[in-house]
Amino acid sequence: MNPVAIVYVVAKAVPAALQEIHFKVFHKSPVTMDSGLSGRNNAHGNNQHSRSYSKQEAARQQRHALPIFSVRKSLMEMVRKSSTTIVLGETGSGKTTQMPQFIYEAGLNGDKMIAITQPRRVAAITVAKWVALEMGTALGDLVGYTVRFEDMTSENSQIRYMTDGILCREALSDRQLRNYNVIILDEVHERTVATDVLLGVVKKAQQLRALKRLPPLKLIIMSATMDCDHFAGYFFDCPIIYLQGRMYQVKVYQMVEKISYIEACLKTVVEIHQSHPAGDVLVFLTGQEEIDSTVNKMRRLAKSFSGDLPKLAVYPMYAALPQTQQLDVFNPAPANVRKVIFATNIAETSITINGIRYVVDCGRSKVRSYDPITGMDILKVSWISQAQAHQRTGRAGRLSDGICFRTYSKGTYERLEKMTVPEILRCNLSATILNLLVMGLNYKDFDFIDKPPEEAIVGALLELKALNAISSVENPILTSLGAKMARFPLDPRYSKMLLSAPKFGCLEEMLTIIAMLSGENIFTYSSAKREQMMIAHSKFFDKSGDHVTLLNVYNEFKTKAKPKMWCFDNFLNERNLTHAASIREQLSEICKMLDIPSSSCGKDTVPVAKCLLTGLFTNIAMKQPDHLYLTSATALKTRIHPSSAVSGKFRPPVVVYTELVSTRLNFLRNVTEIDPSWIDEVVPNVSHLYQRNGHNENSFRSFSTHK
Ligand SMILES: Nc1ncnc2c1ncn2[C@@H]1O[C@H](COP(=O)(O)OP(=O)(O)OP(=O)(O)O)[C@@H](O)[C@H]1O
Repeated sequence: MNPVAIVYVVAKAVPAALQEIHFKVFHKSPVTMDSGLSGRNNAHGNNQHSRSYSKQEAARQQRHALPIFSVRKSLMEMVRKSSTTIVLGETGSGKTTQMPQFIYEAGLNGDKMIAITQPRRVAAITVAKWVALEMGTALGDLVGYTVRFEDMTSENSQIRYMTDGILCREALSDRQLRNYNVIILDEVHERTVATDVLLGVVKKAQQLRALKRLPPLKLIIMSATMDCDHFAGYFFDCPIIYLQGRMYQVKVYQMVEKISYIEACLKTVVEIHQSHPAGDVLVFLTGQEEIDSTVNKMRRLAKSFSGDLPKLAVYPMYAALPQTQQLDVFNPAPANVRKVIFATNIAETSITINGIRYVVDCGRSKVRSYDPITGMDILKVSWISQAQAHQRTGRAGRLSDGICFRTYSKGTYERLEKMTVPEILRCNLSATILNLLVMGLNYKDFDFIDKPPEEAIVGALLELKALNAISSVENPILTSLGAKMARFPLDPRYSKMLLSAPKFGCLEEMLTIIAMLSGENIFTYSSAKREQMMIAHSKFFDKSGDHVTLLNVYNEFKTKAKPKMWCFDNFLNERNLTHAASIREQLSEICKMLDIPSSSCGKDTVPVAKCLLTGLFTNIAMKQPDHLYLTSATALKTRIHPSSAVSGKFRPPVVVYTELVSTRLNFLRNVTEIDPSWIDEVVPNVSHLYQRNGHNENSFRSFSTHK
């Protein structure tokens, strides 16, 4: 590969290290800057082992050098004065790590924990670890994190990093969020559905607490790239604090020539490695398959480099990787090794990866959007927003000066949307509406910062009615079944299956299947050892389909004394299986609390298939003479995913599927064979309630099977 074949122009140089920070306050008169906050001291600081002391000391010194540190007093004065504050600050200025510490040190949280939400698990975990180090406390003591199915906090905890989804769930049992006096919503520009719901929930909690004369709830809304006026307007014209200043300079280069973005990324990494000083590289690509194949190409290329160059250590990073592997990339590279990480947008916000000096941004990401008319999840590679491009740039320049190479032109950058389209405008809303109903809030009255489209709301209401979670679509009232469904941190269709399991005598099996579907993929893929991998996976295949296949893997996994080795030999992901076991335990606890009796159907797979139908009755597809599958509710032509236990020659006539995903083709993922006569038996009154796209109301019964 020719390293000089790629041409970039300098787009802009972000101002060099600012010793001084500009601190602008809108809507209020400017605040004088000051430093030297007196307040609480960390009583936990002295009990560390001496080995970690120097690391901790370095972290503390780094903290003092952050732009935000010198204005902490003025910042806290502003926060003290207003019930809601918006903080807009450059990436790396110290918002995520410092704001909760300042609040704690100033005592603004009283005797309650400070909640700080993140859109992604990996950010919540890694930032909590770093802040624990800065504060000289063990993780889970003064500082901890809570993500779905994992709580690393204790009764000592004062600062809790958490995913936005976790705080949403807390609001289900306490609308006033009385566990907290201060809540920080971080990275709000990502506009995940949970963040958007949280915005309405925390605003309501503030109002409820004022009405009941409870201690006020302080809110801080933060990002480096948000539409401040929109957010400020939503919070009654609250003040906006603009923190200008960053520790290090990041130069941005835009590519001039037009080549495919994957090729451009590879060439850029080669160029960096051959002609730029030491420093690790973070490359943003779009998805798992693309990353895996690019990692392989990069590893092959690395073998051809001259022996004088440092070695390259190449890592993938995406959500489906086991958490330990995701966290691996945070470790510093050994001396004379350059780390190159190929990541999805999982690495886009909040995180600091040790050693990253160069960012390569392909300008695209894979976006999942839900079509309420067809009920299909569409996964499409799309251009990112300018806000995302800015966040990606911000992953460099955190521990030293950096460079960001954008593999697209300046003109393309200028044509990108300014902000990311909120997820709530493009996702399935049934879990959201169910949760709002549990909080006693009707979607009609809910104060969405941006209201979702009507057809998405109607689609969700139809689904909830069909699941018997609400009384009617026109005037939705939560049924007792619906209230039970919301007790599980699951898609309502999955909770419905668990709640239906006693009827079919298969609760133990369904607990396993739902746990396996709720975690990350338990199968690992190896393009290099494809045949070996397929033989290993096929040992678990069940002729009924993928759900019982998952059950087989889990059951065998649980019998192994040395699961790590066994997983490795069988191309299975040990971390994800262990995680599934922990999810299963937690779901089982909820079942016990709801007095759902245990039951097992043993080797009989029919009860499992029938139970799947109670939640997935809209997801039925029938084989056509051309071997494609026609979906019942939407008449879409699809195919069973090639990784399925029943793909190829085992294709059954009629299947129930868990997911319909459109990439280049429409694929059914996780399918199980059913007998169409079971539909009337299991869900007799459902088809007339569920007509998407005006499709034939008797579509379930209109099957004729093709063997
Ligand atoms: N895990 C870590 N390892 C080393 N340094 C870290 C780590 N986490 C944070 N830092 C340091 O703290 C600085 C501030 O990080 P912080 O996440 O608070 O910034 P931020 O303003 O919230 O940025 P962003 O908007 O990108 O989330 C980083 O630039 C880095 O110097």
